[in-house]
Amino acid sequence: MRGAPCRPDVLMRPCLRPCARLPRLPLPQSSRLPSTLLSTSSCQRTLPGRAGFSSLASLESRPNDRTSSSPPALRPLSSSLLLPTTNARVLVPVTPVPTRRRHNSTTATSKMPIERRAIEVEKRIAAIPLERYRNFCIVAHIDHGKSTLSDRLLEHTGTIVAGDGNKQVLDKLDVERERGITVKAQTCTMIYKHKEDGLDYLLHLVDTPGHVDFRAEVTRSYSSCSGALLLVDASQGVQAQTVANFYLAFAQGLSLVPVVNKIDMASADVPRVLEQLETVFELDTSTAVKVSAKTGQGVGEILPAVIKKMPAPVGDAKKPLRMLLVDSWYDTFKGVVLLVRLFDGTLKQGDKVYSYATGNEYIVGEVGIQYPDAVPQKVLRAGQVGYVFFNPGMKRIQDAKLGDTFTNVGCEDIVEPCPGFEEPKPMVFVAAFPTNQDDYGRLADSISHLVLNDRSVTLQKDYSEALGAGWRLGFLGSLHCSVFQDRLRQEHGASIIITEPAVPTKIVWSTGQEEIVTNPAEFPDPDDHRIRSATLYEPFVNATVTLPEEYVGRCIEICENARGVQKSLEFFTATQVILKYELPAASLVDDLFGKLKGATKGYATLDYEDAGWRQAQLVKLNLLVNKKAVDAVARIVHVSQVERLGRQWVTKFKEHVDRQMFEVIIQAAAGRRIVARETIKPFRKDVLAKLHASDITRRRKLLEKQKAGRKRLRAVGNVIIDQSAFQKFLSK
Ligand SMILES: Nc1nc2c(ncn2[C@@H]2O[C@H](COP(=O)(O)OP(=O)(O)OP(=O)(O)O)[C@@H](O)[C@H]2O)c(=O)[nH]1
Repeated sequence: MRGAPCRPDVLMRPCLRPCARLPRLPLPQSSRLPSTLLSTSSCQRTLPGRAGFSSLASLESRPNDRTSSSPPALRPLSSSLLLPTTNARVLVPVTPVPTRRRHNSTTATSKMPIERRAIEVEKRIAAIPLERYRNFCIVAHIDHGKSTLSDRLLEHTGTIVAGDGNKQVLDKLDVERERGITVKAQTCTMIYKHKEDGLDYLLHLVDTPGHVDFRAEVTRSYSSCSGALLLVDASQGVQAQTVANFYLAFAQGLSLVPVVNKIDMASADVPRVLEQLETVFELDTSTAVKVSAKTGQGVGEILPAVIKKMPAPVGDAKKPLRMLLVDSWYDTFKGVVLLVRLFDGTLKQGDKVYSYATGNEYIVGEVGIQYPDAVPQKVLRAGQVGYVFFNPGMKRIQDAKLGDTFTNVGCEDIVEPCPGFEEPKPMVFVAAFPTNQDDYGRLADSISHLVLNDRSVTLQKDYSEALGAGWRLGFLGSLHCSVFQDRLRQEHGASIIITEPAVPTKIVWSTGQEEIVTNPAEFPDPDDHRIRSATLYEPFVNATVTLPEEYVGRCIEICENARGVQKSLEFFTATQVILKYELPAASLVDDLFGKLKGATKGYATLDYEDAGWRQAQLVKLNLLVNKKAVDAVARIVHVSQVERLGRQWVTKFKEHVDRQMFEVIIQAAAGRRIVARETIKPFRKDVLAKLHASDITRRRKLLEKQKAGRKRLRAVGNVIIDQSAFQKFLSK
């Protein structure tokens, strides 16, 4: 593994930790990557997320109890792609509304006063030398049990009280609990007394999200880790995201401990999974840990393996501060709270620190650890992961730049800043509008707060004639977009209309100049003579589908229909196939994954990485109401989709538009060509006829009612359309 390719494009921190790890893992000398998964070109190319981004599609929601061996029920997913994000900006200054982070009442010493708890923990931590620190994360395919295992590890170390109440303790957001998925990586400090030597070890555990849309959270987590537990479900075996996560961790030089989970299940097949780990990753599985995160069986063997196989972090507490900003969130009273990893030096209240990204100086107000809730400490030392907030607090979210390095004031010229993180690149773009335009200001504040906690979202102002003032938001995938919407609703009580997700288009003008269009409204009209000589490109992905052999035929058909080009078909076990396709990214937002799941009884898993731009015959599809385009609905689509989508649009829109006093014509137009049409017949009866001329009070009441109602209405092509019609039309 020594010399395995580093991934500076994913997480640029080569100087912090040697890339040579996993010494016990026998890997082929030639490729240094498992031959079963080498792509046609080079191993560097095979690494997932080649351009700092890789993606998967997976479960959008799942039932709370997911113990059954049958494949989970599914919803489609997602996509991703590379785009410049320089023009993204946050629109409004922050007003103090906290992001809602759940506080657990199950912590082991929660009945103890916080000060006593802090002192006790502090005393134990102070006695632990850096050689006895271990920072690690759990990575796995979605639903393989990362959060459940985290619960057991927290219990095992006495960080929380063992009991039935511990259900995904580190999934702190409401949306995570509701959907049963991890969205944010969460760090927790644990103190573990090793049975072998009777000594205390300081462990920092990061529970990472499994879904591809939150891959940026995973890659960021690696910056504070030197190892990872590669968790595999004993009944499902290696899945697409296991593969992707393995390569990400491998590329970061993390020491891997294979863990086979769910061994309590009747359908568990441990030998098969071990064989897969050996053949697919060429991992030495003789030391793999077999556990049931549900029952706790075997969990006691994990931490000794972590201590044995993973190296302690490298750092020097005596050197000046060198601190990396890993995550941040907003607290009403404290301002912006930063999650940091100290590489060198120490940090305590009253210290003056300097930010390399902004040049700002701050005075430390409080430092502490997540244990799993915030526990204040007097000092944080090199190797630790903890939180810090300043006094006076950091108020502007723009000042907390993830990947930023902080040092002591006066040391900025002698300390080498950490290389930081690559900006996540949005792939899916939507327009968002308040359901009620009066809420614009409040919603802008709420969005700013969420963006602080989720830096993968990009934000620009937008305006639609049909829906009013709003924003154009960029996400890493459809699930990411849908989770953001849920968080807005749950944490800020906001209600918004979101347009259909769409991928960007690249236009290369005849002059050679390139332009990337994320807003279809900005795509040139067919009358624009320049577009006729321009070349259009759409984003493509390299997709990897794993599936049981019996469904191969049907899946190939689906991929071909999605304009996919097959790259390879390999058996990675006797019955499991890895199918590789080059696919338009648009097919992913068009529910390709849902179709694959449907065709395989839910067994297919999909992983993909950006494959760059491909020339394509694209056209702008408009929805016209009485000859006037509804700007919020326009999309850039491949010519082969025009008829199907156009028909779908007009039929669906007709269902939601009320009848008017005159005829309403709904059309779908590709450029100048009308591809579908529906007509709504006018009303025939005169509603005014029922009003009694002398009844002034009734007339006034009616007028007031009409006035209030009009607020919700928008005029397009002389047709009055209720806002809820757009909402219904845009919802799937
Ligand atoms: N039978 C059994 N079920 C388990 C075990 N570990 C986890 N589960 C169940 O598997 C489901 C998924 O567990 P999670 O811990 O949420 O999985 P995850 O990997 O954190 O999921 P994401 O973070 O969304 O990727 C839950 O219903 C758990 O109860 C186990 O050892 N045995």
